[in-house]
Amino acid sequence: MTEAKSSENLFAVVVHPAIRGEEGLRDPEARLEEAVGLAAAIDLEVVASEIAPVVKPRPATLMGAGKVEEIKARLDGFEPRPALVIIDGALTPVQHRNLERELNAKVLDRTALILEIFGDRAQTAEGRLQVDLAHLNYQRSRLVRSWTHLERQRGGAGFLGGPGERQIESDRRALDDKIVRLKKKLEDVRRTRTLQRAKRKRAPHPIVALVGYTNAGKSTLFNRLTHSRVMAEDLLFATLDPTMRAIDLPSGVGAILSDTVGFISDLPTQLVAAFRATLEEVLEADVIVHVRDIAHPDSDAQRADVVKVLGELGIKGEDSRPVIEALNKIDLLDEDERLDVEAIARLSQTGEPGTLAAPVRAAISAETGEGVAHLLDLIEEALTAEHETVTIRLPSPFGAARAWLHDRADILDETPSGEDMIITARLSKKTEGQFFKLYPDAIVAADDDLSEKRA
Ligand SMILES: Nc1nc2c(ncn2[C@@H]2O[C@H](COP(=O)(O)OP(=O)(O)OP(=O)(O)O)[C@@H](O)[C@H]2O)c(=O)[nH]1
Ligand SMILES: [Mg+2]
Repeated sequence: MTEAKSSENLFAVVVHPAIRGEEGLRDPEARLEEAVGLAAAIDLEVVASEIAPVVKPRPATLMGAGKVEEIKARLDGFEPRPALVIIDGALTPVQHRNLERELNAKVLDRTALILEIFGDRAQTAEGRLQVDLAHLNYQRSRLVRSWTHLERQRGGAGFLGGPGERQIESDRRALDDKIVRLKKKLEDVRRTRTLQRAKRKRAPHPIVALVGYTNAGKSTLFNRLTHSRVMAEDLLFATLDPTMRAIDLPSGVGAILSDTVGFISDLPTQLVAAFRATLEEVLEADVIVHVRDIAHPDSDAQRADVVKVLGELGIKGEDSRPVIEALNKIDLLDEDERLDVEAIARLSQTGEPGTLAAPVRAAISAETGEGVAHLLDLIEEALTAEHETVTIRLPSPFGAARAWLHDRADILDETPSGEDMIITARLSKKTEGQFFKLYPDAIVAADDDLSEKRA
């Protein structure tokens, strides 16, 4: 087989190393299935998949020699011989290199696989730059040639066999140069986006962010709520670039809904860093809706992963932002499970705003629409709790304070009162707090201040 041909061979074998003591909450079968899904997300043809129990990780090859032999024999049994082995775990550079040599196949570990998917999906300039940067950093940390979209762009020379030392040195220098250039470009793009964000923030509409594990149903819910058709598929990481649309809440108040990239367990650190900026949009949200696939066997572990990433982004348990969990896909549950989930949801609806640790929950099916109207009510409730209408008396000169409020709040009324200005505004409690700290001369106007004026 020629080298050019080998890069077209998209047959793959997927191995999930189940390391004793590291299984955590997860079901290895579900993990294997997820890994096969990840492989399918970049159009690999998975011909076989298996769980490899690992009692004690070996520094050289992670799995035991017997297991490696077995996988090799398995590869030999296929015609054509699969060119790729996916190891659904983290490999050290040494393990990576040794496995490629011993299996005589290209090996992708979980990080590399997710990087590949992101490379395929990224649409926006920023998304592409983030992925390229993550990829380069990963490559640099390995110093083995990896089968990357960058390499494919270069013409897809054969990926088997390691490069020579001198090649590595010059590759490393080339990588460093590229990394510097990319970082600079990314900064430029980010500056533009920060400006756009600042503009959007001035819009009085509150922002509702959908977050959740990949494939939980965020885009399906987004489409239902916004009557649009963003890509929603049974595909991991179908959405990569954030999308925003306007929605109307039950009372007619407008809001902006944003669909974001899905989370996954063991999200490569390079990618968490790369997508931080994108996910930071979530931090700007007034309400966070965490969409969960409640019919998934690993639903609880997935929740823990999402909560962890949100925590890393700075949304901690005590963060005041309301969190609502949409327990999605209830149509897939049997009668008993469904009653359980509905009871859990009812118990959480205490009238108090939810938090990351103790969210308000709603049982829904984004597919059939069941429960979605109620979810909207809860979103509206959370927004109302978060925002209030205040009437403020601004003593003269009020120019700066007034401009500040116009930038950040929804101004409902302005009435001059002698030298002063009385403003009625709708704003979040946080903004309100900031305002009174900045402008201590402003006072909350007595109710009759306004009526007197108007009379
Ligand atoms: N049965 C059922 N399937 C659903 C429901 N909601 C979503 N799905 C399916 O779940 C799959 C994933 O849905 P998406 O909306 O693409 O999920 P996502 O969270 O946006 O996924 P990523 O963009 O990959 O992070 C699709 O096949 C949907 O049709 C639901 O309520 N019930
Ligand atoms: Mg999506």
